[in-house]
Amino acid sequence: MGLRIGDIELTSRFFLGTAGYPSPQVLQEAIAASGTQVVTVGLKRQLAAGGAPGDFYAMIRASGARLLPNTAGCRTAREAVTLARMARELFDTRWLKLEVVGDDYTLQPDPFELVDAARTLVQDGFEVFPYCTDDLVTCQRLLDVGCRILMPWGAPIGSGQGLLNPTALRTLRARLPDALLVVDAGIGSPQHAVHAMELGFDAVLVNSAVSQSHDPVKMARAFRLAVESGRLAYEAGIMARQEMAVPSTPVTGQPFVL
Ligand SMILES: CC(=O)[C@@H](O)[C@H](O)COP(=O)(O)O
Repeated sequence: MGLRIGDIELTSRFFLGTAGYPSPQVLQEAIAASGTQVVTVGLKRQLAAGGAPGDFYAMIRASGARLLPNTAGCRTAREAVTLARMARELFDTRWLKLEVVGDDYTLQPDPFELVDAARTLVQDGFEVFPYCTDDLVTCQRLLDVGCRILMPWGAPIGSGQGLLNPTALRTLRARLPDALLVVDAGIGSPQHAVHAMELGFDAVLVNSAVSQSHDPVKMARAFRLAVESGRLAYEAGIMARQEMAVPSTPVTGQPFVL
């Protein structure tokens, strides 16, 4: 049931975003209720908010979760690399969620800048978690430059639309069996998280659906259960769909099939 990233073993497969909560107290309680061991924080936003990353870091440390700084708001590889190096100094971690947005309307990642930045940061010793689309070739290029974990979108950030292209996500899982794959962005409700986990994704990252709910603490718990449930179902092996009815209680034959 565990998830290994490098030499880190995680028991939770639910990564949580920290933006947009009603208060630090609610965020803290949501982290606890989610059972998450990985929380992401936008460094640009932290700095813009008056820059007290030390306080924020202390709060995360107290929760026991690992910090995954992200480069949300970056538009070029150069900008993202600069911010990543700042994040490493400030938060004392090699982990980085790499975001380089290419389109302001959809917040779609720019695949060219993303691969460029990922190459530089991997060479620099970072464990890069790139936020990408579900495009197979882009994902392959990210693996080629040394990423071990990929974070394809389910839908545009903050849209809550769920998994818009399950076929593409299924293809990623089938074609990249050794990569760690995390569905990131666009998940709107726990059923979307179950869907992602049942497809065999290794984890999900959710922010808006938790922080924007009426009760983020309760919603964090709902997602925790959903992620666990989807993973269990995947590991158990989901039955093949049948075109026609198949009697579940045959009138002849043995009571057990094995
Ligand atoms: C917080 C963060 O990293 C977001 O950029 C992330 O992609 C989450 O997206 P949602 O808010 O749609 O869950």
